[in-house]
Parts: sequence; structure tokens; C-alpha cells
Amino acid sequence: MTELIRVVGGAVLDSLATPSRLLAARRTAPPQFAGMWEFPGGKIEVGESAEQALHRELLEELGVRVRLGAELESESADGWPLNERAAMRVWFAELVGGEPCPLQDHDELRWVDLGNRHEVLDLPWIPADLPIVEALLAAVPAREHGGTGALIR
Ligand SMILES: Nc1nc2c([nH]c(=O)n2[C@H]2C[C@H](O)[C@@H](COP(=O)(O)OP(=O)(O)OP(=O)(O)O)O2)c(=O)[nH]1
Repeated sequence: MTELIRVVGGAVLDSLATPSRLLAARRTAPPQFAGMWEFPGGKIEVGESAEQALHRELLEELGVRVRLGAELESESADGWPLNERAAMRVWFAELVGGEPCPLQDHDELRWVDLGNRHEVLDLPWIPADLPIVEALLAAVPAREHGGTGALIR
């Protein structure tokens, strides 16, 4: 059996304590994903933990340092299925250094309003990301319900 490709993604928020916006990134490659939106991140390299990989990828791709919050839990410990060979673990995060720029693998970054489901879901996400985005929207505490702090660990 071929080994699972392990991917990590960052659900970068304007704030873990009082989240209102999510940073989405538009891919430039490969051709089947170019122009689609995703969670910035990438494959875990040999010798890295998932969290180390996520810090490295966000620095390489966006030029930012982040504080990680809670993981967006999926049914499998391997993370969210992307295809028959790959799965992605996703962590909430907030910026602690740098301004996000599409340095590598993306040509546009966009802060989308978590209070507006259509604005978030109308982006042409990589199809495998749609259940993840739905779960993220459900996990982010609604401000009007006074839910804050749930994404901090
Ligand atoms: N980063 C990321 N990859 C995703 C998402 N959704 C999704 O299906 N993928 C797929 C696309 C790729 O086949 C794979 C991740 O590969 P990648 O190209 O981002 O990884 P990498 O930065 O380590 O790139 P490379 O050096 O191996 O080319 O997972 C997502 O939201 N974020």
C-alpha cells in the first residue's frame, strides 16, 4: 500500500479570541488547482512534526509567523481526506509577525468575513476543502452568542 501523503493547512484568523475574518489563499499550481482557494500550507517533510511543518509553510508561503490555536478536528487522526492518497490536518492560527504576502504558490490572498457564509463559501475552494470550510464555519464561535476563546489552546 502506498503511504499516505500528510498535508497541513492553516486556518489563519484575524484573532483566535474574537475571530471575524479568515485568510484564504489562491493557488497558482498545479493546473488542476490553479485559481482555486485553499488553506495555506503543504506537505509534512521527513523529520518534521505536523505543527513544525505548518509554521515552516506559512513562513515560506506568506512570510508570516503565527501562533497556533486549536486543531479543526476531523473524524480521522490523519486529518481531512483530500483524495485517496492524501489527508490534511488544519489548525486555527493568528498572526504574530509579518504581513501576509503571496510569496510562493499563491497569487492572491483574501480576508473573508466569517459572518457572511456566502462570501466564504462562494470562493472557488479546492473541492476537497469544502467540508473543511463548512466545519470551520460551524466551529467558529458566533460573537452574538458571546462565544469567545474556544479556538485558543
Ligand atoms: N496546502 C493545501 N493543499 C491542499 C489543500 N486542499 C487540497 O486538496 N490540497 C492538496 C493540494 C496538493 O495536492 C496537496 C498539498 O501540496 P502542496 O503543493 O501545497 O505542498 P508543498 O507546498 O509541500 O509543495 P511541494 O513542494 O510538494 O510541491 O494537498 C489546502 O487547503 N491547502
